[in-house]
Amino acid sequence: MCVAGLCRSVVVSEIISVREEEENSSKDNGSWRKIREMQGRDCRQAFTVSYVERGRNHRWRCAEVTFVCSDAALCQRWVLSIREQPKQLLVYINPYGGKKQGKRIYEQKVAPLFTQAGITTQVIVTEYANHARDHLRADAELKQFDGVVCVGGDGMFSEIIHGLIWRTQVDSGVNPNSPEEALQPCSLRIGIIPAGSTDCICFATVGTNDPVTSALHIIVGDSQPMDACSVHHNDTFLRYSVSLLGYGFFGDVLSDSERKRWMGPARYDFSGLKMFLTHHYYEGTVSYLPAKGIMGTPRDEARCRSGQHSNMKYANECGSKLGEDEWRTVRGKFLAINAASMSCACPRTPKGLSPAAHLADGTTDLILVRKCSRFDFLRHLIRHTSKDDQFDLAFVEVHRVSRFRFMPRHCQSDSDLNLQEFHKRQIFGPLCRDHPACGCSPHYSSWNCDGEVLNHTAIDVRVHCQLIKLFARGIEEMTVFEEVTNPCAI
Ligand SMILES: Nc1ncnc2c1ncn2[C@@H]1O[C@H](COP(=O)(O)OP(=O)(O)OP(=O)(O)O)[C@@H](O)[C@H]1O
Repeated sequence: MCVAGLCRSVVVSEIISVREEEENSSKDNGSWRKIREMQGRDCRQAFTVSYVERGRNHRWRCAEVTFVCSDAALCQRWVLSIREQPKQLLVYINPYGGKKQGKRIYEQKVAPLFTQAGITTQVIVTEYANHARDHLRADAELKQFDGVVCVGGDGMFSEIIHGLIWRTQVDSGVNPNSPEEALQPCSLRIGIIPAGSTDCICFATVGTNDPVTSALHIIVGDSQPMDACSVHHNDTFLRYSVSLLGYGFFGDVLSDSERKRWMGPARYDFSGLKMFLTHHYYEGTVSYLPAKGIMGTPRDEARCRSGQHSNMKYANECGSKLGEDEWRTVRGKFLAINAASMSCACPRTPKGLSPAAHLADGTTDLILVRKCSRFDFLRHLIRHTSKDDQFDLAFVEVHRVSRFRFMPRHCQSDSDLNLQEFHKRQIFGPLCRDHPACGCSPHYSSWNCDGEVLNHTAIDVRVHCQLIKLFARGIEEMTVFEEVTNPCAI
């Protein structure tokens, strides 16, 4: 197609909206008239396309181009086919996330783009914690919508996936409390407009925390599948996790920082330093099922990138029967037990906890940090911010797994303790229950599950391959930008 004699091109899948140009259109800035004058013909048709233009650091913005077409019927066909993207979205806004800017960000930066793209919305501003989760679980008329939008941070996103995954299971007759059930994938895509103090999921799937870029990914209808882990204690469902499950160091940092919310974001640094100095280790047994048939390992150089490994499904994934004899067991004293289902990269740790973890390959990277000196643990932590391999240390092991279980040492014979009860009892005297005579204090950590504290320590974690989908496309390589900004035919 030609614009004023020049050949221009736009990638169809990156078109935001289209409008027909009329001779007397108020929106016409004169360019169309100029085109017509240049062509010297009246029988031509034109339409203006808004499309995605790439900026620095994975940011997207809107740009416009007007196409001229000598054949009126062809022009109409283009306009109609581009408009074949009707979308109805259900939007949840957390007005208290981050700097309490969620509503403003949505109204000023996102809603005008949705209107321009012809998207209709039902907007719910949440009134209390778990409002969005409960609405999705029970009340939302999901059939009306093409997707759900989350305006908030990682906590709000977690609410959305809990509502959507649960509802999908109940609607399809799957028992979410059974750890043995293969879960039904959610058909609705989720868009994240970052408006929290932690927006790691958005960063890991889009490459930037920018509301306009996220809105454009929603409008062009991108789709990025993503794994989710179910976390059970015996036959009781606890939570779903899509990023980090951490026992020991990261569990302790979270539970300590929760008690210091008044400190604001500085609480993470404070609690991190405190827990590093405290240097608690925890005894227990980790058992895991190594992932089979996958490409790549947690130690390779491959990164999860748009259209490459991010969508790898491994050969014998979730649906197939899991062989009990293939479980491996590791007993010991650990400073940290982490499971990263994605790289967990964020602006603070651009490499992430497991740099080569993939978003949608049906696996999680299980990282075991054994008891070591403070100096060695510091070396391991510092390597997360340098080029050195954080797993290349004698006290660290990493396994790509499809399922794992953890049992803390002091409750291997019973049905595990409830941490809330444990912490209450601790106030009156921290006695080791299994060895009352030894007088030692059985240290229990708690699990950090995507930023929420779990109340149970003995857990069974199962990865569900591509259980959810996001309006995203993973992080694009820089070479992809260059290719895409070069013209290619519409
Ligand atoms: N209307 C509301 N009132 C109070 N809490 C809410 C409301 N809506 C959502 N929440 C809760 O607020 C929590 C934090 O929200 P969100 O993730 O959007 O922001 P954040 O600032 O990144 O969070 P965090 O404080 O965890 O860093 C979520 O766990 C969510 O359940």
